[in-house]
Amino acid sequence: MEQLMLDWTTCQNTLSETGFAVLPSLLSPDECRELASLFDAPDLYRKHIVMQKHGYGSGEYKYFNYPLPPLVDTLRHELFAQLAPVANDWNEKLGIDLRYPNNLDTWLITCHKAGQNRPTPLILKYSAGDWNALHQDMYGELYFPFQAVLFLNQPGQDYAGGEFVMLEQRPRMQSKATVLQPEQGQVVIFTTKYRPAKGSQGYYRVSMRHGVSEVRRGTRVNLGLIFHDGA
Ligand SMILES: O=C(O)CCC(=O)C(=O)O
Ligand SMILES: [Fe+2]
Repeated sequence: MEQLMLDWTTCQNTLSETGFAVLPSLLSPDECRELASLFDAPDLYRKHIVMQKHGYGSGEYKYFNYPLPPLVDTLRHELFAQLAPVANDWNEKLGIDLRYPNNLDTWLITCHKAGQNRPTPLILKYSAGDWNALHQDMYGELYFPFQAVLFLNQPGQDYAGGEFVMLEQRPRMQSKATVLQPEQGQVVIFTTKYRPAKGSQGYYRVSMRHGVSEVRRGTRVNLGLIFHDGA
């Protein structure tokens, strides 16, 4: 894994301005292939979801069990430590009292005490024709305002279509869509629920949802890192 990260100040500023940031590649192609191959590993998962059964779109995903694979656990801890200060800044701007510790383990103890004790990191697999409906990943009252998605395949080569889509719902205005097609190994950090946007009378809440456009060819496997555990 490449040294995390490069220029966190830029990343933190980008997050504050837009609600998302694309990090330069953090994982080598070998690490990506290894992570993607975990999709078929037995015993690593607590739950397997077939999306079409729930109206979530089409495709499959699996929630990891604890203990997480070491690379997944390391990434979750390191990203959390960098994101917690921005999360606290956002809560202050939005008038939310909750503050996050810098240490993921301390935050997870808070989640677990509130009954949110199921691990939420997941691996998703989409084949041609699959897609993921726009959604938010909330699993209880407690949540962390950012999450991350790691792109384990190379667009153009391994798959076509399957763009990562974000939709910002601006209060009393029409929505704004952003479409990303990151390279293998890249990580997108994005807003879980809502972000503060500056208005004439202070900050207001802009709600964000994310999803995946239809995969037209090939297979797309991604790793999702959610920093709150679920009920
Ligand atoms: O497959 C993707 O890029 C999106 C995955 C997702 O919804 C998530 O990680 O929360
Ligand atoms: Fe999601």
